[in-house]
Amino acid sequence: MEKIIVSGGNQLHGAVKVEGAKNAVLPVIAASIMASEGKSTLYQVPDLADVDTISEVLRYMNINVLKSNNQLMIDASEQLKTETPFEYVRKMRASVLVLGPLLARYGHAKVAMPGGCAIGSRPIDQHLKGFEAMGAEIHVGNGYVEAYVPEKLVGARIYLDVPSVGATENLMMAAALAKGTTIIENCAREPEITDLANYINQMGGKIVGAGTETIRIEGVPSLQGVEHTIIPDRIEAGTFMVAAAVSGGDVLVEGAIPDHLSSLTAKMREMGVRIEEYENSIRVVGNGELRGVDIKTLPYPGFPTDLQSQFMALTMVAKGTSVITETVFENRFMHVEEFRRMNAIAKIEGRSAIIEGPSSLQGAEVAATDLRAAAALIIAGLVAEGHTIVTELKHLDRGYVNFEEKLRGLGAKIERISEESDKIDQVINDEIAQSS
Ligand SMILES: CC(=O)N[C@H]1[C@@H](OP(=O)(O)OP(=O)(O)OC[C@H]2O[C@@H](n3ccc(=O)[nH]c3=O)[C@H](O)[C@@H]2O)O[C@H](CO)[C@@H](O)[C@@H]1O
Ligand SMILES: C=C(OP(=O)(O)O)C(=O)O
Repeated sequence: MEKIIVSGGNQLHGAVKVEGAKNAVLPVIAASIMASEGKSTLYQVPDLADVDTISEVLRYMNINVLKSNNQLMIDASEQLKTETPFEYVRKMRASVLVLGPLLARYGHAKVAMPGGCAIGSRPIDQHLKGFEAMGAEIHVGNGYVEAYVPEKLVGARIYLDVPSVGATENLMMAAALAKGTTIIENCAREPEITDLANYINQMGGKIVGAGTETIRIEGVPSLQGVEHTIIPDRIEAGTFMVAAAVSGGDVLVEGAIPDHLSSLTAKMREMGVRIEEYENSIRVVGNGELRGVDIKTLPYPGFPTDLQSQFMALTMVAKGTSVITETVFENRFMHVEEFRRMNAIAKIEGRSAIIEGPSSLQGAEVAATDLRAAAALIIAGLVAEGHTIVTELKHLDRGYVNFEEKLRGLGAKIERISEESDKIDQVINDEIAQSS
């Protein structure tokens, strides 16, 4: 089992480059299923386990997917299978995003039902409600959801009860090839939705309003493969911004779009962090004493739930009380117990975590409970006294490319090891020898 060992005490300095966004590339790959003619070529594709998983899903369906460096070539012009087995959905919930494209192109899709996960129950009722409104019959049973429409999906007016990112994407894709006009109201406004709409429009689709609360889609008869560059990963960028501030360092996060991170930037400035925004980069200078703040996670443009645990690490080094309220997922506080193992003063009250800072963090062996918690624990390890050992790295590898290499490039003392404790001892002893 692999582990990461972080030795606390080094400030981060230098520049780090962000990858293409995981949460943009996954729906874009799913949308490529709809290209019945031509090949799609995607650029700035992050080399992540989740990209490999969704590529496998497409290959299972008889789609040719070729990966080379940061490019993905997708050819979906053959006759496709319209089913996805459980093993793929279990690894990655975003596999449900193939439902909309398959239903739109073939009038049939069968996908394993995603279960709950470490951050909440994550139902897909809003996706299914929308497909039904477009004329699909839905059957849920034996762990699968099957959607069927005798002829073509028909455009409809759909109001989402929650502005779900996945439901907005799935329904936008289904509507792209439906007959007539679909209007999705109370939809999600995340930048990844806009990236997906731009991609579908390049393919020949007709979508307006992406990035607002109402999206209007005129269905077209077919879509073609095109070239598309994935937007930068705002969550990866935000993770490095927080890491820089926690360590008290000075880091230029290159390739980030400042507008996509305005809620994080505002909160970090409120804490006393110096942030300079440029056209395609953000400089973070963690100078002096930081003040505790309150945040509430919300759909975009509110504070992202995917930065909540990393931000919690920052509040642990700030002076005073911080209240972090999670409103997007009902159970995204599993990392609080792990932070407490590192000597953080933190408790959960209902949907809020209350952090008393500054904590004198201590290294400990901690388990990553989800993808962002993995990054958050590593960030806390940057300032903890001694060595922090982070396990369950499968979560980290779903969403971060070369995380420890990038941190090491900024001056962190961090190693990934694949063996058990003797190697850990060796890493620790080497460091002691170097520092004495
Ligand atoms: C691959 C991807 O892009 N993942 C992101 C996406 O996940 P995902 O698309 O799964 O998240 P949603 O926006 O759908 O979920 C938001 C909330 O809506 C609820 N809900 C959702 C759908 C539904 O049919 N019914 C329902 O009740 C969920 O349980 C959750 O409480 O957006 C989340 C919220 O920003 C991010 O944390 C994830 O990183
Ligand atoms: C929760 C996340 O992703 P997913 O929806 O793929 O689980 C995330 O990126 O933090």
